[in-house]
Amino acid sequence: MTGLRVENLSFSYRSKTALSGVSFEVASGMFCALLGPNGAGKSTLFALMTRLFTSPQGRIEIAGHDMARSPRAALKRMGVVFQQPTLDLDLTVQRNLDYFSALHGLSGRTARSRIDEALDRLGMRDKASEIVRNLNGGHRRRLEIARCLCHRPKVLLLDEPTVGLDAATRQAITEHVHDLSRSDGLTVLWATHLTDEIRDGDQLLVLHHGRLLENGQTGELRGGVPLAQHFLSLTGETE
Ligand SMILES: Nc1ncnc2c1ncn2[C@@H]1O[C@H](COP(=O)(O)OP(=O)(O)OP(=O)(O)O)[C@@H](O)[C@H]1O
Repeated sequence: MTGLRVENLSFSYRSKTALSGVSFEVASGMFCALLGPNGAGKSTLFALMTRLFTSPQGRIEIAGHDMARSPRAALKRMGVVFQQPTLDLDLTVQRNLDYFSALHGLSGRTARSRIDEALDRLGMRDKASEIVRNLNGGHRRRLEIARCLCHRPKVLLLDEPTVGLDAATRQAITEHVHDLSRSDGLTVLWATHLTDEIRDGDQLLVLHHGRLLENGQTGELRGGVPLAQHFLSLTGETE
């Protein structure tokens, strides 16, 4: 089954083309890295996939639901971590999760058990009563990931979720989301410009100047060459 399908998607900001005829599929339960330098079009693709923007051209399907025809069904099956954090810093971890769960129509015992489960998944249960402002960057990112698991999505979209984090925290969070796709069968689309966040078994999409240059299994695409070097030879850009 397909977790994610994008067909012939294009988008322009007035005269500036940001995406041009992008098509790809991600199988259910696969971790897919979207690799591209600054300005490649990653955030534009995320804005279209989350319906912040719409495009008259192309088609997006989330866990079998067409975004244009059944947006509510598609969005319901999606969890999103945007590049800019969107937590309420003055509320506790628990209150942030309560609020988000309520937005998804979850309340009472169901919400409590889903929140506890999500906090456990991200190793954050002991932080539940802390004010978010007092958390470090890594814990804030974990909270954002926990938050988007509460409504049990099938597909996770993460737009450069490790920006601004130190190397150890970056590695831990990258590992954690790989685990989530393996253990929970979540389809993951992980946008990044950092090759060390990508494993050989991951599906790799290379986006450059709004066009998809490569789509395949990372290990096969890089063919024994370090991924950073492969990326450089493909795009002429360092990560
Ligand atoms: N609001 C806008 N108006 C005009 N051009 C824009 C706008 N937003 C993005 N662009 C342009 O569209 C192209 C794709 O930008 P986008 O932000 O999607 O890339 P990105 O891969 O997410 O880059 P970054 O990693 O820097 O966020 C770039 O050339 C960018 O300058």
